[in-house]
Amino acid sequence: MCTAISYQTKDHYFGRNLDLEISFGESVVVTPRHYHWHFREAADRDDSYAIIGMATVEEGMPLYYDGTNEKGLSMAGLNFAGNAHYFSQAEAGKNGIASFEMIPWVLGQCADLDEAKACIENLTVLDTRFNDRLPVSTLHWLVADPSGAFVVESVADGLHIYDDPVGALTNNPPFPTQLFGLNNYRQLTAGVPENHFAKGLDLDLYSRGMGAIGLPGDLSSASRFAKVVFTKLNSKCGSREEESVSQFFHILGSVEQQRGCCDLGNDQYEYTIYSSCCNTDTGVYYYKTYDNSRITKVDMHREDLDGDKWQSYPLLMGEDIQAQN
Ligand SMILES: C[C@H](CCC(=O)NCCS(=O)(=O)O)[C@H]1CC[C@H]2[C@@H]3CC[C@@H]4C[C@H](O)CC[C@]4(C)[C@H]3C[C@H](O)[C@]12C
Repeated sequence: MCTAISYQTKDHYFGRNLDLEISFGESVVVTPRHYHWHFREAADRDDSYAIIGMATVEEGMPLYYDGTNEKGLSMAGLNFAGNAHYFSQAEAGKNGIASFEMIPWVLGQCADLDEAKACIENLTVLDTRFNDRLPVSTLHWLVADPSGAFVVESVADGLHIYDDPVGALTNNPPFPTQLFGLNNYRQLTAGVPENHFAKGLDLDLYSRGMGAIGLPGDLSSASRFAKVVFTKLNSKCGSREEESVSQFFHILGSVEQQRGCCDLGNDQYEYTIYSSCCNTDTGVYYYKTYDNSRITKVDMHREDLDGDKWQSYPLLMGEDIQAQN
């Protein structure tokens, strides 16, 4: 499972938890403007917006899990098992885009949410495999910029784009059902809950934090959705960069998966492999890994964005503990 969010303080931030039992060898990859993007069915491009994000490089091509372009548009792919449906052929007049091409196709040519919406309305997601080794991932996508967010779901009856007023996405069920689920929690408050239990029964406020009793804490995707939305929308944060990045990771931390709590059998456990937070205004990509709680950053503008070769930074994985005496 995964969780992605979009968050605004002085700047705009976008990132996600990648929760899985194994890693696909991901690294932080900066792809400059003149990298030759080869698309299977759609036209290749040598002139695109530069992209920074987390990707696996396969046969020389970055396959992005999440990314942000130099204009501040961001996109993340999250698992959508059992619901995602891709097609063998593009609809008449539309571009056929494989699921692994979605992020570069959109981020490479769109500067903001409106352009991204128009671009995505004009494509069909194809079920093309990247190669014989990699499965077709069943994904849905969160797309965001400072003005808002939307969700893209390709299902059996075609492509759907849903405005996302809460700026968050997890996995199943489909997005409209996730959003509807929030109705169940309308009584929750970050403040002091009132006693409505029954007339004449005096119930005690014996602890702080009782306003959110009933907010789910389990790791299912519907529960993580409610938890992260509550956390994000009640979150208070100063405007400094360090505070914003720290707060962003704390919001993602509300739905992180500790190894052992989601048992997949055969000694496999789903856990939060990495958490990312990209300042989409400055193009700085911050990340933490499960075993390295120190925040590491990669700045896209420290690379030659007019080049044609991607640059990859292997994740720093070891715990880095500061000795104080
Ligand atoms: C698994 C991840 C979603 C995390 C998640 O939700 N995990 C819970 C599983 S579960 O829901 O609990 O069962 C997703 C998110 C992005 C994906 C990559 C996208 C590029 C590329 C596409 C190719 O076609 C296949 C290989 C490829 C490297 C993909 C591998 C994998 O699919 C990635 C990492």
